[in-house]
Amino acid sequence: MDDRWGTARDEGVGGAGRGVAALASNAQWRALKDHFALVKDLTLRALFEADPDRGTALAAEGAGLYLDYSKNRVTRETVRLLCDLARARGLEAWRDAMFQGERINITEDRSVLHVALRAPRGTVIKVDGCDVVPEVHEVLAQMSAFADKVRDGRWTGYSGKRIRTVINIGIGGSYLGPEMACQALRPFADPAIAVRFVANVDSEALRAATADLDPAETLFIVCSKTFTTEETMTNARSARQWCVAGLGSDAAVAAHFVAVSTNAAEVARFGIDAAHMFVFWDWVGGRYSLGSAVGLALMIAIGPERFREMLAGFRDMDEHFQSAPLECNLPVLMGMLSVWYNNFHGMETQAILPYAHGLARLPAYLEQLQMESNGKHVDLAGRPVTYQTGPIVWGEPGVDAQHSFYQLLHQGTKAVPCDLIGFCRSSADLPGHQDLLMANLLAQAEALAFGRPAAQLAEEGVPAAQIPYRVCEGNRPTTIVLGEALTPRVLGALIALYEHSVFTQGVVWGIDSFDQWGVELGKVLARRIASEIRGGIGEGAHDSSTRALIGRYLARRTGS
Ligand SMILES: O=P(O)(O)OC[C@H]1O[C@H](O)[C@H](O)[C@@H](O)[C@@H]1O
Repeated sequence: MDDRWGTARDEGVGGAGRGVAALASNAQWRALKDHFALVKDLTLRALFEADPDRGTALAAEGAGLYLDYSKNRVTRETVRLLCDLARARGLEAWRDAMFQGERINITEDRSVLHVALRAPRGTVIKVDGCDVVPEVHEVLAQMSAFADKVRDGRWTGYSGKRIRTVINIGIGGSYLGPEMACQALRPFADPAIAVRFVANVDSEALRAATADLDPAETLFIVCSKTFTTEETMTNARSARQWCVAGLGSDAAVAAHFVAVSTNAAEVARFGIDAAHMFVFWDWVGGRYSLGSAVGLALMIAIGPERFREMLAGFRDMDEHFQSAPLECNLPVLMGMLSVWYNNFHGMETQAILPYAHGLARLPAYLEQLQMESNGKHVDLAGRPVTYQTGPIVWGEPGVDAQHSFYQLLHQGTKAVPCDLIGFCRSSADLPGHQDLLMANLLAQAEALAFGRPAAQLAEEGVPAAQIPYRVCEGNRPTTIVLGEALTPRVLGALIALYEHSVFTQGVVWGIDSFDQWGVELGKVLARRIASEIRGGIGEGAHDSSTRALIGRYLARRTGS
């Protein structure tokens, strides 16, 4: 570990072509700066006029997804230069190192192998000389057997009743992926089993999830990589009390609780039998863990076969990422467009706008994936970065969002690059709905790009006095991701698209996209304050604001 830090500081982080030389001194970076000065004022309207084919030329296809990036403020030359930068930063070498199981998570000294979760049997991926792929398939088989039992009623609760509701207790990466995917793939789910999620430690979350349930028919999955996350363990203990109180015996726990974790010792301490534990490994980051046992709730909902289809979709994109030339490589293009807006245009945020009800939670999922991965302030060598890293990611599903915040997208003073995600077919097409949904996606992209200039408004007979208020300047960049339908396979490909886009950006910025030290401080302080709330604040502890707030809370918390 110490060696790695030393190496990182002195000469860049291991391996040919994988240095972390300062970005500012990179020739390709400087070439992009010069290029930016030439193209920054070109509007999308002008770009389309100058290059009438760009609508199909600036597009790429892979793993069942079509990416139209023509409505971005780039020329063909920009794309070439961005790919040159990716190459110069060693993207291909870093990518290969990840797929080969090298310890590219430098600060935690770990391999980064979510890609092994979807590797076909027979692939060899070694960590410390040991092939991890057979173990991945063992756990998948264990999950499949268990999911089948729950689905067909062979797994019964303590009193012999079949399970009607599965509650996943977990937070962050142990929740956002399965929750998002369960909603996305609801049309494929068994309607006889409901899957719910409890993440927040606010008791209302657990109360609401269990209020209408019979413990005899409820199965809890306690899902936590570390099995020490305070919120999850607090919810798990309360769920256990609810179960034991409802079923009248501690012995009920065995039939109603299973665990997903990397920490067998803590799982045993909680009282869950090793036979009811589904493992994953420290080389799977929480936010990259949907394809691991963390996806158990999803597998119970949609069945093992569809879960494997989703993994196949992930794999489709992994293969595309590994083999397609950078200039037509979807995650690379997407990642480099982010770099372009973030670092050259100075656009600080990025919106995710899925035009699919099933993807309502995709923005939340991608907020963690992107911001926890790339919200970093030092590079791999520990030097403070002198450039922006991860953008602020946010969003909501379209069409809903059109009626809330799109006003700012169209006429606000901030330009926000938007990803619009849509599908050619819907799983539940009431007459006309899908056409209207897609018409909106296409119309928004057009409106954002080309706006409504004053001359057009005048031609349309809008009174002169009103024209300034009505003008939409356009020139707002959008990237469109189009899939055939929201199937398990397409969902897998879509998630992997973003995973590898995040990776691409992290490589360019020379940061560790796989640690999350920043989350620690808040956790430590929360633990301390929780113990002070129980036992009193020590003399001189905290700043005056925190002290006053704790005092006010203590005085009022009982409601008397
Ligand atoms: O799965 P767990 O160990 O309970 O961790 C749950 C979450 O905890 C932290 O907040 C981390 O920042 C997340 O990356 C992680 O996904």
